[in-house]
Amino acid sequence: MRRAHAVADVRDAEAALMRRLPEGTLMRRAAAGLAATCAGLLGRVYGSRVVLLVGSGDNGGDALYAGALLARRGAGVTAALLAPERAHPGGLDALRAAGGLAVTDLAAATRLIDRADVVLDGIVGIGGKGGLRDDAAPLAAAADRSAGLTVAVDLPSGIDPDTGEVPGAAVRADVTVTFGTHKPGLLVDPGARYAGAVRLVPIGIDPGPPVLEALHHSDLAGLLPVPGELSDKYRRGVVGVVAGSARYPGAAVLAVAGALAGAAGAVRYVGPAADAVVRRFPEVLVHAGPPADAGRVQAWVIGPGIGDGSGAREAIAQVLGSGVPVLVDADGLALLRDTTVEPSAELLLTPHAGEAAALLGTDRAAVEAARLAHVRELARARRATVLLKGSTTLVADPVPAPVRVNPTGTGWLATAGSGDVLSGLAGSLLAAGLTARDAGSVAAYLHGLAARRATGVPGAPITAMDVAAALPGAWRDAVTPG
Ligand SMILES: NC(=O)C1=CN([C@@H]2O[C@H](COP(=O)(O)OP(=O)(O)OC[C@H]3O[C@@H](n4cnc5c(N)ncnc54)[C@H](O)[C@@H]3O)[C@@H](O)[C@H]2O)[C@@H](O)CC1
Ligand SMILES: [K+]
Repeated sequence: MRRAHAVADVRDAEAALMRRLPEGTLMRRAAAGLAATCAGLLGRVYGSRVVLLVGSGDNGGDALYAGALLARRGAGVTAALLAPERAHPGGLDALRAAGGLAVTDLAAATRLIDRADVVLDGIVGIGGKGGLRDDAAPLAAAADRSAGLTVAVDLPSGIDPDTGEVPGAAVRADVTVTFGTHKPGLLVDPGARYAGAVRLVPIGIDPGPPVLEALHHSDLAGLLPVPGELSDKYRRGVVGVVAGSARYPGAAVLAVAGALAGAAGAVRYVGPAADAVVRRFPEVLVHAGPPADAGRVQAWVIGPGIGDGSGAREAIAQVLGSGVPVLVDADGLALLRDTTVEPSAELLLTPHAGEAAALLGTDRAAVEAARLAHVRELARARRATVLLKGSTTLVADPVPAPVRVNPTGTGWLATAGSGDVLSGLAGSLLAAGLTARDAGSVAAYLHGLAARRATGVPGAPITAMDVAAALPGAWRDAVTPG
């Protein structure tokens, strides 16, 4: 599991450790890790051209000390000082002693950036608030244009460390070297898109419980159910799928395809698209509805393609009151706004940003810009686990717990019907007994992995059915040790 911690907890942990260590130890550890990463990226340090963008805080100090280490190995290192009178004095001395230069003329610095092999962004780190200031923005733009690599120190300057919000200009890094632990902004979009490949340099801090966590391959085996010797289809769980309509049978077929690839022992389809479902999947139990008459299930999935007719309204009221966990997606989310039925068991909502915005009474752009805040708010407001779809899918619980962020997404997943496959899959995991939080995050992980398998390298368009078809392979991948 990759974990990210709140800035306040990082600062407390750093302060606690610094009291026990000689002054400057942590910054030296950070700078050593940073310099080692740069050296690896440069290949040959001797004769390389390195530009440091240095702000007024310790983030700039890290860049200066790392620059000094590179200068000692023969790199030509120039520091562009954004706040010359406040640049880290020890770092500046170290750089100069190692033969590095410092400039304060930012136009000259921009020309150096154009020819640099590596640009180190030490403008701001966890002390940053708001977007990049006006004087720093042209340097960030120059680094973006430069053919050299941009390495962010701790995090790309301009992204909010705690939320991943990007309120203005920001540095676009190829690589981010972060210290002690991940910062939430590195894992959540839009910030995550600015971070490039993230490398963690341990500095010995213990910041306590995380606010964000990302499943890793090695976590999946422990979360995915394995049928025991005594399992039969009912013990493995039956998932009921209320999806599609006579007019839109496709959503039913896709949600069922996702559910069949999950862990449930059987899939029960309920709705008017039974013919299309059975033609494609003869193994599915079908019922015209309503859900209350369809037989026992251990979890319901409701929503994809069901529209907003009276049948759909009756169905959502019935499943919410059924006493088993319910996943609500797509059209079901719109119906949720009007229903007065209190859910009688765990509830998992799977909106995209637009659907989340409608439930919260805000607009899509606001949700996209502050995904972490909105997923938490929706989970609290609806007292439900919420899976907010997107390039960094988030899963938040209504109770205080680390938000899960999915690391396996790919842009190719933005294809019609892929959400229906995801809801079927997650519902199937709910029926198999996973909590809403685990079902949502494991489903997002496998779904992303399946899309990556289907799209291949370097990638090509895929359909939602391709994703569903790749799910068994993704599952096998995920539980294969090593
Ligand atoms: N505290 C520690 O023990 C360690 C800190 N380290 C480094 O120190 C950093 C934190 O240092 P600081 O607390 O000094 O804070 P930063 O260096 O992140 O930034 C604070 C300074 O930036 C200015 N600033 C804030 N927002 C800005 C913006 N949008 N544009 C331009 N300037 C802005 C502030 O006026 C302040 O002077 C970490 O990110 C990390 O790189 C590492 O050396 C590891 C150890
Ligand atoms: K930075």
